[in-house]
Amino acid sequence: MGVAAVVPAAGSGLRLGAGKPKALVEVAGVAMVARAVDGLLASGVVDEVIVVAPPEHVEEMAFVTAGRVVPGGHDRVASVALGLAEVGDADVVLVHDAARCLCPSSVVEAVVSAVRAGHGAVVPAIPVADTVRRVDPDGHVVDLVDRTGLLAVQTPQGFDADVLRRAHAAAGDLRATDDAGLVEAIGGEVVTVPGDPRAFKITSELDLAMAEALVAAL
Ligand SMILES: Nc1ccn([C@@H]2O[C@H](COP(=O)(O)OP(=O)(O)OP(=O)(O)O)[C@@H](O)[C@H]2O)c(=O)n1
Ligand SMILES: C[C@](O)(CO)[C@H](O)COP(=O)(O)O
Repeated sequence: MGVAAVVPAAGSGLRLGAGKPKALVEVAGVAMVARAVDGLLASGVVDEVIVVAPPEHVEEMAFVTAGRVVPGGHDRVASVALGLAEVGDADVVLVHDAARCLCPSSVVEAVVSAVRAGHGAVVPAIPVADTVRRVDPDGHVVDLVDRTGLLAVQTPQGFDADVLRRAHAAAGDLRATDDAGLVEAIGGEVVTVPGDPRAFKITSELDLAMAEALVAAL
């Protein structure tokens, strides 16, 4: 019983282009993966953290984080599955991107509370701020997407452990962009709780600069 968190950190960070795995890139002197793990533990509602690292960087990640570190796979779904296989008897499992390393505790707590309230799959989400248009491959506008009811989904995503295991077992070749997508694919219900802008995903150099500024401002 308890809450386990799987932290996928095995990506290469091509878009950031730092010359090393993104999760090892420092934000104000602390590696993203360490910030992500510390944030989960600081919430007080997470008992165990399993970090999924690029296979050739397992030792380095184990050196910088408080979590147990295991080797990852060729994409995010594979990495989460490898982390999930290491989860013991926790009845709630969170999956949290190392790249969302400034996520506040309030979001972690809200996700765990919603799973504990009986929801099998819970995602934090925030309103979409921009107007959204669908375009064709040439960039010509096809239509205006009605923004009503559109939310941008973040992590940590929280799951009843059995639901997440069933979703991953059924995934096969399905490459959903998040774990809730795998739950939807098996017909599971996914609910949202309010996310937080600070849980943004560090993808580009500008995101990294914004993360540094945010840490300095806090
Ligand atoms: N094989 C992979 C690919 C991604 N991830 C993780 O999934 C999260 C979200 O992925 P993303 O932000 O896209 O990271 P990268 O794949 O590293 O970035 P890029 O696409 O720019 O290479 C990250 O914490 C990343 O480390 C993972 O664990 N295993
Ligand atoms: C899981 C995720 O962060 C939720 O928004 C997102 O889907 C990851 O996408 P990426 O393309 O693998 O970065």
